Amino acid sequence: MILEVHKAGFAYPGSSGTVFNGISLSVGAGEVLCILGPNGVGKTSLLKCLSGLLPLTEGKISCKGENILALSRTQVARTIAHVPQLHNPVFAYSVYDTVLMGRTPYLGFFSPPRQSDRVITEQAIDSLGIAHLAEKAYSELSGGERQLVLFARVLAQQPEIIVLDEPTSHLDYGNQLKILSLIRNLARSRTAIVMTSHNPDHAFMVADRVGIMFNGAIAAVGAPEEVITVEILQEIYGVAVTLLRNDGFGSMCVPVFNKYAGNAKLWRNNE
Ligand SMILES: Nc1ncnc2c1ncn2[C@@H]1O[C@H](COP(=O)(O)OP(=O)(O)OP(=O)(O)O)[C@@H](O)[C@H]1O
Repeated sequence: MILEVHKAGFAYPGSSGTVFNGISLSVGAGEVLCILGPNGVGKTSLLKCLSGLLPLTEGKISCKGENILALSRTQVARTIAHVPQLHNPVFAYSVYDTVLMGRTPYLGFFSPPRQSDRVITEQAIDSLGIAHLAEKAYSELSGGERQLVLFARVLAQQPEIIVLDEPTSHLDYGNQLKILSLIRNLARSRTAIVMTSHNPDHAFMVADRVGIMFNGAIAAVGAPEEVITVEILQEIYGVAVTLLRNDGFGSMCVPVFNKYAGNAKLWRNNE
C-alpha cells in the first residue's frame, strides 16, 4: 500500500476534544478511496493529516513505508498532491502560472521552468478545457473555475497520490462528470486517490473502496456496493433513501421525497 494510516487520532491545538480516533486505512496505487460522512465529522482534517499538512496527535501515517512527518517538503510534494475544498489566493497569479506552480517540486530553488514543464502545464490546462482562462487572474475566477484550475495544477504536479477534498463541490453537472472521469483515468495510470464527497452516487461512480466516517471514527470500509446501504445512509445523514441497483451502470441513491406531500418531507418508514 502506498499510503497507510495506523490508529490515527487528531485534535486541534487548544481544543478540548478529539476530531477522530483509532482510524486505520490504506490506499494502493491505482485505487480510489472515497470518504463519506456528515458535515463536521472530520473528513477535511483527516485529509490534511494524510497530506502531511497537520500532524496526528496519535498513531502514524506512512507514505511508501516512511513516516510522512519524516519526509522533506519536496519529497512530500513530489509524491502527494492535496487539493483543498476552498482556496483563496493571496497573490493575483494568472491561471497559467497557477497551474505551472504544480511543477515547483521538480525545479531547483532558482531554476526557471523548462520547456517540458510548460508542455505539461499546457496539456493539463487543455485536459480541463480551461485554455480560455489561461491569462486570467486566478483571484478573479468563479468557485467552479478555481476548482478546475486546482485540478489542472494537480495534473501538472504528476504525483503518485492525490488527496481531493470534495473535488466536485463547486462544479456544474457536466464538469462534475468530467472530474469524475479524470479521477478514474488517473487511477488507471496507477495514481492512488483519496477523496471526500457529500454525494454517495459519486462514490458509486468512481470509488474502489469507501470509508464511512461517523462519530470520529471509520464506521465501515469496503466496496461501495457493500458499504453504502440504505441503513448506513439513514444513520449518517438522517434521511430516508432508496438504492437503485443497476447491473449495467452501477448503483444510485434516490431520496424518498415527495414534493407534493403536505409539508414536502423526507419520508421515513411510511410515516
Ligand atoms: N482550525 C480549526 N480549529 C479548531 N477546530 C476546527 C478547525 N477546523 C475544523 N475544526 C473542527 O473540527 C471538526 C471537523 O472539521 P472538518 O472540517 O474536518 O469536518 P468535515 O467532515 O470536513 O466537514 P464538512 O463536511 O462540513 O466540510 C469540526 O467540528 C470543526 O468545527
